[in-house]
Amino acid sequence: MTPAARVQAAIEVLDLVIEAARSNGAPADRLMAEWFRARRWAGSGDRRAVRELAYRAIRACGEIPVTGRAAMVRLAALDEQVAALFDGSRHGPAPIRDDEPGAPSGVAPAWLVRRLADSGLEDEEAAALLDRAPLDIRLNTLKAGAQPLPEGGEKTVAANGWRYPPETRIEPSRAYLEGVIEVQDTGSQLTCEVVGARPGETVVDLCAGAGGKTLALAAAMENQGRLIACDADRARLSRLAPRAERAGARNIETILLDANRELEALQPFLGAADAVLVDAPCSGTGTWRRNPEARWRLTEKQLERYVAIQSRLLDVAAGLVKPRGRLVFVTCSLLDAEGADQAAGFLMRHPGWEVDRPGLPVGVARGDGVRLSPWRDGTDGFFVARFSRL
Ligand SMILES: C[S@@+](CC[C@H](N)C(=O)[O-])C[C@H]1O[C@@H](n2cnc3c(N)ncnc32)[C@H](O)[C@@H]1O
Repeated sequence: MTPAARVQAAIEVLDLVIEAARSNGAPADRLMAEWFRARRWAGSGDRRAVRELAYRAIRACGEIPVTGRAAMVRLAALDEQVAALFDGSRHGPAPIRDDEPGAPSGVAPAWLVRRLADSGLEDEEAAALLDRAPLDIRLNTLKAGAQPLPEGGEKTVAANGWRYPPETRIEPSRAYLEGVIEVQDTGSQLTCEVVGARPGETVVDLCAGAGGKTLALAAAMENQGRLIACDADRARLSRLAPRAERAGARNIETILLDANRELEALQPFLGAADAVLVDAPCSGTGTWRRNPEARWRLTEKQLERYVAIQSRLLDVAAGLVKPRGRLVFVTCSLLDAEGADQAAGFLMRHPGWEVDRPGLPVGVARGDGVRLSPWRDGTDGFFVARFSRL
């Protein structure tokens, strides 16, 4: 593909991403993979270049653009080399008209920018939500030593964390294939450390998804004790077993929950858990580095729904913890509504609990918890609070 044809291809991909963002369709990554699957003639250099252009254009537009072309025109206003490729050449985009507007720039849609500012984020901190994320891995201590770590990593502040440049391809390494390492953001690893799971304990991971954090908890428990991984999404939870197998994690039991009736399946664990992790569904404002188009999808209504489900899941979790046990609340969001306010609401509703603020090597105190951010801490954005039952 010529450089101009790559720009035109990125515009077409962006049209799909924009349409999907409007209709709650597939994520950008998947759309791009599908687009290239139908164009096998495109080489790996083309794929990389088109992806890169598309993601740069997504990051450049705060509000959802009208078209892919409007998004690329915005990028062209910031990058002369991209602008020069609007040259009308065969397979390339038509020249930019003098009166042609680019999509609005900015960090996110206006309402979200306001909410971030109200949550205490400075401008640079908000802008850094769109930086490119490095590749972080967690050394799986259940298999440590079985294979050497891929070269080029630097130790992070997480106990078993290593960081690689963003473009590193870790998947073909033997260490990855044999479950010696897991891809996991440093912030995510730290939130697992906050749970303080120990061998022999009973630990519930209430929103386990495909088990990213469950596997870290299993390693901390050295495969001893009971680790109950729950989720209301059958497809996600079903991806946990093969991952656990690869990681050598053998103390995990899975429970599929009925959303809104979670406690029905959790009766045996009422008041029985040493620790419960609530890695709650959230807006994901802390993960825009990986899914920058997610900020075009979020609406105020959806945010309200997340907030409501988070409080409900915290109440469910509280019923599972034994006296002196721990409840850890995590969201990958920097909005107070999904962080400090949620923690404060929990303490109001549950007087028999006290705050046990985690002492982390990074992050800053926010309300009753700790907040991690890409700008300050080089991690995905997270809020984490720990409560202890009296
Ligand atoms: C932030 S994700 C969890 C990510 C996962 N812990 C990890 O580390 O990979 C939130 C999860 O909550 C789940 N969820 C949503 N509603 C739920 C409910 N009512 N009960 C339990 N899980 C729920 C979603 O299916 C999703 O997998």
